[in-house]
Amino acid sequence: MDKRIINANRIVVKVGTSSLIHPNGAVNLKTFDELAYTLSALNNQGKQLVLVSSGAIGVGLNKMHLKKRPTEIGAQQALAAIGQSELMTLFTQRFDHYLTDIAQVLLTHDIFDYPKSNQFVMNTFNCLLRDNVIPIVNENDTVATDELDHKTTFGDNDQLSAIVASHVDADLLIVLSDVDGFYDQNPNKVADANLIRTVSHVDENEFGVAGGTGSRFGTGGMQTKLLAAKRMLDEDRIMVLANGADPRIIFKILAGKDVGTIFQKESVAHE
Ligand SMILES: Nc1ncnc2c1ncn2[C@@H]1O[C@H](COP(=O)(O)OP(=O)(O)O)[C@@H](O)[C@H]1O
Ligand SMILES: N[C@@H](CCC(=O)OP(=O)(O)O)C(=O)O
Repeated sequence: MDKRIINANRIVVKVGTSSLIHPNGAVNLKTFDELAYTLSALNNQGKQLVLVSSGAIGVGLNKMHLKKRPTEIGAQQALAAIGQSELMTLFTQRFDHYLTDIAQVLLTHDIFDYPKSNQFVMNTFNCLLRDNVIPIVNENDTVATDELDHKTTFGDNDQLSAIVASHVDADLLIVLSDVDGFYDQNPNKVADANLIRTVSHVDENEFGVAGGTGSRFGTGGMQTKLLAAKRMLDEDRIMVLANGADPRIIFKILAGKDVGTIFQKESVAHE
C-alpha cells in the first residue's frame, strides 16, 4: 500500500451521474447524504477536499419529468442549467446538515490554459480551501460547447477531475462510479469479468477493454476514466476508482483497505 494514500491531505473526489441518480431517473438521496457526511467528516479532520460532481443533466431530467436526454445540444444545455441549481440545492441541504460550507465552481476544460483565468481560478480554490470550504466543481455546461459530443453525450468530468487534481496539486484523486473498479472486460456485458486491483500504466491494452457508459445518464464510461488515470500516472499522482454506491467507501480507501482499483506507478517506492 502506498503511504501517500493514507497520508493524503488534499483530495479530489469525482462522483458520476450513475452514483447520484437511480436507474429510474430519481435522485439518489442516500448517495447525496453519505457523500456530504463523508466529505464533512474528512474536512473536520483537517483534510482539504474538492468535489467534482456530475449530475446536472440527470437532476434536470428528473426535475422536468423527462425520461431521456434530448439529442439537441441547446436542450441538453438548458437541462444542465436547470439541473445545476437543483444539484447545488441538494448538496447545500445535505452539507448544511453536517455544518459544512460549500461553494459552486463551474469550469471549462481549457480554463487553466489561459494564464489570467488560471490565476483567478487558482486564487478561488486557494481561498476556499484555506477557509475550509469545499468547492463543488462541474463543467460549465452552458458555455462548454467545444466539449460536447454532438451525438448523445455531454462534457467529461472524469478528465476535468484529473485536470483539477493536477492544478490544485492533489495528493489523491478518487473517482466514484457504479462499478467496483476497472475490470479486464466490461462487467455490465461480461458476467465473469475480473476486477483489476492495481494498474501501473495505461496504454492500448487497457483502453482496449474499456467500454462506454453503463447507464442511461453517464457519459464517458471507462474510456474517460482511463484518460484521467493516464494523466495522473504521467504526473506520478494516484487515482483510485471505486464504487460510489456508498461514498463512505472513501474512509476505507484512506485507511488503506483493498477496495477499488488503484492507479499508481509501480517503479517508485514511496514511504
Ligand atoms: N473495463 C471496464 N471496467 C469497468 N467498467 C467498465 C469497463 N468498460 C466499460 N465500463 C462501463 O463504465 C461504466 C461507468 O462509467 P459511466 O457510466 O460513465 O459512469 P459515471 O456516471 O460514474 O461516470 C460502468 O457502468 C461500465 O458499464
Ligand atoms: N456536466 C455534466 C456531466 C458530464 C459527465 O462527465 O458525466 P458523468 O459521466 O456522469 O461523470 C452534468 O453535470 O450532467
